[in-house]
Amino acid sequence: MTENHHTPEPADTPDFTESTDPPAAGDSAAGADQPADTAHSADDAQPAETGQPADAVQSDDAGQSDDAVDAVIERILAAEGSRRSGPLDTQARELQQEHTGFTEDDEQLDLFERRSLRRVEGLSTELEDITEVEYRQLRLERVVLAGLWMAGPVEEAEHSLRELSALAETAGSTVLEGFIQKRSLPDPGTYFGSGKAEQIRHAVAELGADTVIVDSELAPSQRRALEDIVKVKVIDRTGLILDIFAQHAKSREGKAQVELAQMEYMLPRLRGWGGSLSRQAGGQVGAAGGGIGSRGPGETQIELDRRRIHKRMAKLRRDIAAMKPAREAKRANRRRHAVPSVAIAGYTNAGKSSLLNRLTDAGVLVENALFATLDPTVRRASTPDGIGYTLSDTVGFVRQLPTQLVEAFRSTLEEVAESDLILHVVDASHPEPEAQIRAVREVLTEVEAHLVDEIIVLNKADMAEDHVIERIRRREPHTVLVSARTGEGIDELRQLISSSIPRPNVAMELLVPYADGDVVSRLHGEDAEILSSQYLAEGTRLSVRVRPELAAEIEKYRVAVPADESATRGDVAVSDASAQRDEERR
Ligand SMILES: Nc1nc2c(ncn2[C@@H]2O[C@H](COP(=O)(O)OP(=O)(O)OP(=O)(O)O)[C@@H](O)[C@H]2O)c(=O)[nH]1
Ligand SMILES: [Mg+2]
Repeated sequence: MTENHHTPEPADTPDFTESTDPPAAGDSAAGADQPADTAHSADDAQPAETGQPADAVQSDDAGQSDDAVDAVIERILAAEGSRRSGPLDTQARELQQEHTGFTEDDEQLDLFERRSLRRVEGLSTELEDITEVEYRQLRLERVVLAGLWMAGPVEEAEHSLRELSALAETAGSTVLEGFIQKRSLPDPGTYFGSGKAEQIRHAVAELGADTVIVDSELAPSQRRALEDIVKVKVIDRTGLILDIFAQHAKSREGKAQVELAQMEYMLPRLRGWGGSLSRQAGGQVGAAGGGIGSRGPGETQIELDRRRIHKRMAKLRRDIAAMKPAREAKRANRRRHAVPSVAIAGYTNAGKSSLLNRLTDAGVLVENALFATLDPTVRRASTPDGIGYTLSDTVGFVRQLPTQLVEAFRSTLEEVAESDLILHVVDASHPEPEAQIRAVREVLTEVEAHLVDEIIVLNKADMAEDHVIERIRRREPHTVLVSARTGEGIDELRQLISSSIPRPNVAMELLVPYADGDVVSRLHGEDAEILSSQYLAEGTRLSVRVRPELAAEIEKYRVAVPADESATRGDVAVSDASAQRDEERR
């Protein structure tokens, strides 16, 4: 936020009670590092007790090497850990209890029963280099959720928190509790305001949580200030979603895209680390007098980290750009053959992959988990009357999809923008499908896919309530009700796709000699529509509609349309009009 430099600040005054001044709360995380009082400087001297990391740092000289950097991170993390569990913490907590004993509880809604969900440890957030430092922290295990309810009905805030809970579980954590706080605007310093932050701190201590996840994107300074109060790591919705993506990305491109997004997210947050580095150093000098403090990391380190991150990001961008041509070549190929493309888009967990499996035999992973699909899958499908098209499954969207992700996935999402038709899958059994539709459209607009024809596919008909379906149908003219699970409505959807994709539009009358039978079988293939066929002595007489490319190839079989026939049919005229429409769409 502010442009302060992070030189060591050993004598930083704790700025604790009710401070909402953003620069103070944010930039002097050191002050908040020792919230209760100066007693905490002794607490800060504890890290040495935790052993190796401090030694590790000492052993590597003013190091610019990766090892040195890693060691520093280790030290910070160790210090954070010890601060959390240090004996003085308890003391501070008791003080806090007195302090917050009288805070207004009425607005704070206890959302979830305390509950124990699956616990998955050892997430894939192990780091290889400093550039992922933020993510080393994301070993989410026992988490407390917290969100603000700023406007609208409380149910909306609750749904958002429930979704956050599902996201947290997807990331492998055990959700212990969720809080919503009513507040018209976020507190610039601590997001919740320090009184509420204290309450969260109590819950964290009581439940033995190791992470607080905030249902929004926090400013770097807010995150730090909050962390200093609640005494455990704090991550925001964006960080959580990025973590899930990092766990799920499989393809080389997907991985590169996620990594790029993570770095974009991290870059402005590096200052925090720089800050703690400096302050750590300061604390050490004052308290333990060790050699660590005298090394004075800080600006140099931040600059070094930043340079490395920039370099890495540039490389990722190049890599992603280099992967694009392969995909573009495939797409160009499809376009050349005029194969219509249909994209499945929608909110995460709406049933996109299930629908793809229903419409083709894709066998794509279906999971009751958020962001099960990250890598786009393209499959061939055909309409009931045999017109071929491609059907692609895409990454699911979510409320507040991190902009860093939209950016990083732009090249993938552009394919949706270039498709002929979007099947916008909606989970009609969800309590708030309209909010999901809105969230999806926001992302579609961001990638300029909002101009593509869209069918709202109301999925999970087997579980949906009639009045919800009716409500959506009143607003959305172009809907179809299906259940990817039971197959209900799928035939109707196939028909709808069939009439919505660009059809072969050149009408031709052909006479194909029997010797050229392969031409006839080709016409029976997926890119032509056969209106009639007749076996004559000279060969097969066909009345067809084909795509322009094929029309050029089979021109030589074309025969004149008898006058009486052409008067009654009007194919050519119609096809010209539709050809023109198709041209315009491209
Ligand atoms: N009851 C019911 N459940 C469904 C239906 N379609 C999908 N599901 C379930 O919904 C969950 C999510 O399905 P997916 O197909 O993985 O959803 P997705 O949209 O691809 O999700 P992501 O890839 O994670 O964004 C799974 O548990 C499916 O079994 C349906 O028609 N009815
Ligand atoms: Mg999926």
